[in-house]
This record gives sequence, structure tokens and C-alpha cells, in this order.
Amino acid sequence: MAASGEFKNKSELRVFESTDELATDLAEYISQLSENSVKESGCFTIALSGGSLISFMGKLCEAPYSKTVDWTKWYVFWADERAVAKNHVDSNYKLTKDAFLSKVSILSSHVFSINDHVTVEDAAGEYEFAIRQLVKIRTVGVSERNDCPRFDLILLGIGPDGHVASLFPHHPALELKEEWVTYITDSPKPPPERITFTLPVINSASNIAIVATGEEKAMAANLAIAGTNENSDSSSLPARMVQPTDGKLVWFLDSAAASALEVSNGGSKDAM
Ligand SMILES: O=C(O)[C@H](O)[C@@H](O)[C@H](O)[C@H](O)COP(=O)(O)O
Repeated sequence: MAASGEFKNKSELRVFESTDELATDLAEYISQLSENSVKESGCFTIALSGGSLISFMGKLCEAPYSKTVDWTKWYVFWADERAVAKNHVDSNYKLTKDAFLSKVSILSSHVFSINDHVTVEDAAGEYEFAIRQLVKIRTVGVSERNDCPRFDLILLGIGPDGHVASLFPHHPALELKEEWVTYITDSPKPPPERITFTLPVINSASNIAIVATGEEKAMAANLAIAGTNENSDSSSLPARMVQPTDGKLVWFLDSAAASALEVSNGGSKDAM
């Protein structure tokens, strides 16, 4: 690791010289959380996003993790999904299935993909209902501060515009307080119809990781991490609104994505 450090609200920043190093550490991080959650509650609930993130999870499919992770205890969800058929090249489910799910032994009954046969509105409603049932029986934990699900880990990417999941700058979906899942029909990043966790659900997770690689993410990552201007409109940068209420946030950046970070302390980037 090139640098690491803790910053505001006990969040952690990890910067890597290469995406390969990042992927190695991300696999170890996820496997540790899985082990701890299985010990504590008998299962591991993880929500994934789309984009490059999934390729960085590839090392989990290799030794030692392929054998040491207790895959049968995993419950897989999506923090966001594009409203396309599951075999469409834009589908986050397809991306995850091809690159990850098909290579490890997660039970198919533990994979909570989003219905692609109904309208985006109905699919969002069904997905929230499914999560509510799992919260009721405590397969998914519940936040003590609100009635939100408390996923063991939510993995997010970030767009150059600072979006996370399918929560885009200035979008009214950022304001939702009661809903767990919502849908949008006007995503600036194609495809336009998407289903997404709301901020209360993201922020109720026990652990949140945001993975950013490449120079085009550098400005957004800096603004979200340094977040110096408290008075600025936070909805202009959804990633800055990721603030776990009672959990831990870890940023995984490669050196290109970390290149605009204004904070640095002898290379440790921990003066935030
Ligand atoms: O389905 C999606 O589009 C996403 O979940 C989205 O939030 C993604 O994670 C970011 O846009 C980063 O994507 P990249 O890592 O590919 O840039």
C-alpha cells in the first residue's frame, strides 16, 4: 500500500500504487469482514454496485479465498441495478455473474437480483419488499438508530461526477428518507432507468467501501474525502453524502484517483 490513514468520522483512506495491489487488499478486506460477520451472526450480507468494482473483486475467486471464504453464508444484493434484461451487457447482475458469482459457490437462493420482467417501479417495490422480509427474520440486520437494514458491507464505485450507486448529483432521490429502495428514469449515465438503494440504507451499513481508480475520478474523490467546504450544496456530490451513521467507511484509491487529494502528511495522507 502506498499510503493509508484515518480521517474524519473514523473513515479510512487506503491508497495503492497499482490496481493490482488495490484488488489484493480489497479481497483481504472483504474476506475478513465475511469471516467476522459469519462468526457474529452466521451470515454475511453484501451489496454490490456495477462498473469496474466487480473486476477488482476477482482475487476472491482465487486461492486462498476460493477455499477459505464460507461462501454458503453469503447473501448477495445490489446497491444499484440498471433496468435491463439480466442477460443484457449493461446488467449489473450479468457483470457480477460472469466475473464473480459463476466462479464461487454462493447459493442461488442467497442471490437477490432485481426482477427484469416488470416495470422499474414495480421492480424497486419488489426488491424493497424482499429486503424487508429478510430484515424481519434478521438474515439482514437492522440499524438501532432507524429501522433501516444494516448490511454487513456495501461496496460502491464512484463516477467522475461524484455519483454513487445510482444516486446522481442534485437528483431528488438523494432526499428520500423513508424509502429503502427507489427507481429513477433519468440517469445521466446510460441506461436511464435504474434501481438504487437510498442514502439512509447506504449510511446504515456496518461497512461501506468506495473504490475509485483512474485519473478521471481524482477530482470527485478529493472533494468527497477532503470535503472542506461544509456550506456547499452536498447534493452536488453524492459521494460526500456517504457518511455511515454507526459504521465504518473505507476508501480504496489507486494513485491516479488519489492524485488530486489536497491532504497529505509525509506521504501518509492522514491529516484529514
Ligand atoms: O451501475 C452503475 O453504473 C454503478 O453502480 C455506478 O455507481 C458505478 O459504480 C460508478 O459509475 C463507477 O463505475 P466505474 O468504476 O466503472 O467508473
